[in-house]
Amino acid sequence: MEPHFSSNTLPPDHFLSQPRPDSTANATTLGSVDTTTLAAHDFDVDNRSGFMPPQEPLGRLPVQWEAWEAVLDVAIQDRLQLGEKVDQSQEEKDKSSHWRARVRELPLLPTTDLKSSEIVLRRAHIVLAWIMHFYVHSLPLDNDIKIPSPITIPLLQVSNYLQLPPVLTYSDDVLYNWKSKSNSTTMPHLNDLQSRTLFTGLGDEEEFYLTSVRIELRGVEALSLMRSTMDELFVSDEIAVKRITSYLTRLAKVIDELSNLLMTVRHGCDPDIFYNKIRPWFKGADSDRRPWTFEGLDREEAEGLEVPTELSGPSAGQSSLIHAMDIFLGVVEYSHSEEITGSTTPSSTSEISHSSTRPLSTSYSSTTERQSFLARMQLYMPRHHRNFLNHLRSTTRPLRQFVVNNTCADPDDARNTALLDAYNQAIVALKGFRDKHIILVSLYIVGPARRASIRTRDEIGGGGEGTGETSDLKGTGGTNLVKFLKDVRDGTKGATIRMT
Ligand code: HEM
Repeated sequence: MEPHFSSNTLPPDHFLSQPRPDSTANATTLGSVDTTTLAAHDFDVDNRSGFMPPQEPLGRLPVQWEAWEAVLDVAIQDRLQLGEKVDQSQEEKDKSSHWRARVRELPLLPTTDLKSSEIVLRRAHIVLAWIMHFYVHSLPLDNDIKIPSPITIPLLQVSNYLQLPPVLTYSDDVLYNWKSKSNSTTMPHLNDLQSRTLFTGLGDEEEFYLTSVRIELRGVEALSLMRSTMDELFVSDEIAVKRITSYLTRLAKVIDELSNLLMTVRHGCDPDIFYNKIRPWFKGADSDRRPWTFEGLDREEAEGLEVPTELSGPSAGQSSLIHAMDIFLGVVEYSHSEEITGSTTPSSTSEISHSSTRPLSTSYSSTTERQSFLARMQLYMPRHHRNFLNHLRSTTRPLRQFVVNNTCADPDDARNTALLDAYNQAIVALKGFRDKHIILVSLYIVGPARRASIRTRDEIGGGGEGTGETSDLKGTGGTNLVKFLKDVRDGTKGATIRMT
């Protein structure tokens, strides 16, 4: 989808005009030093592809790290099954346990050379995090979860370099997990995209990721409108009022289109397949009943490395696009206020244990109980995108204040009324996105969970656990999801401005 505003109107020092890190690198150019990540305005947001990279993400690590790629290939080719699958054949069980033995026997590969390239580091995070999720979730249910040191140590090192948590994130399964079907070298058309790595090999899983990809790409126009609005806010004259009104009217339409795109997931992703076969692979430590133990933390190579005390699985709640709109519209204080944490656990530290005696890190979650969902999810976003959100948040000319000031200054002026209407329309559109999102969550999680619970009740002969009750369902981000999503939706609605 083409953005509405041409990049050649941007000043050269504008953050969207900055070169992307490592844009010319490929697997063989590991020696190139990625200096752009040091640039103050580099938010890794592209004016053609937004939070997605405009070139196909690196598909394979350089040969030094081939052992990781090879082990991931085998997991995919062997179609490893979930450990919780009850009707696994002996052959499936054997394949799974041989694969895990192979992971345990991997050499401990050094990671220092990965640091010379951002895109190689990204690929390393993807490969190691996918291996870890295959490993953890293919384990039989009566096994303890112990992540072997050849995965623990490099994953922690790479995560440390990237300032990401050592777990699969939205960037690993959506933003950097695509390739062109036609081998196009430029940003491919929407219909030319496919996902690179899947847990199940099912089209349903691919459709789930590609729905987010489509939203990210359609969202490029929203980013352009936000940028143009912010430029006008600096001018703040009468023409600016008219232009901002027009941008906000268009933004509301783009958000409506994002809502429609959201619903297209139903065309290729079956809810029961999603719930029973795909979603369990995403689970992070904070929604797993068994604690995750990271082995090897007492080794010399692990010196200085820490495991965060909270590890959530990947969630589109980590999409910077949606939260950028919240922040830009000044809705975030309502939709993601500190009271709306989504947190269900009194202490997430009980979820992860360690084989060394080193104390737990406090860097990620000593304060997570009090943090909003957005603040927690930001830790799972690529660091440049996190900085982009901070940049939006720190603007000295917030849009909402501008709308309020103008309306209060002269409420009878038709231009100000139009501005207020356009602003409210954009918020109503965002609330509409969340309405549709709640419909999907009912369809893809609440419904299948209820059916699974009723099946359990029937199997155990009435009463007991399977009551069909779903009020305590958790999201992959560890949230008490139904209440949380409704709170966020109602908070969004509450941000509309009414003049009395
Ligand atoms: C079948 C499709 C989807 C399902 C089942 C689903 C499920 C969920 C769940 C359970 C949460 C609660 C937070 C958590 O614990 O993870 C959540 C949050 C969220 N999801 Fe989705 N999601 C879907 C698709 C999407 C897509 C395509 C997007 C946009 C790219 C999206 C954006 C969000 C956002 C922004 C949140 C944070 C809450 C908010 O700000 O409204 N979701 N999702």
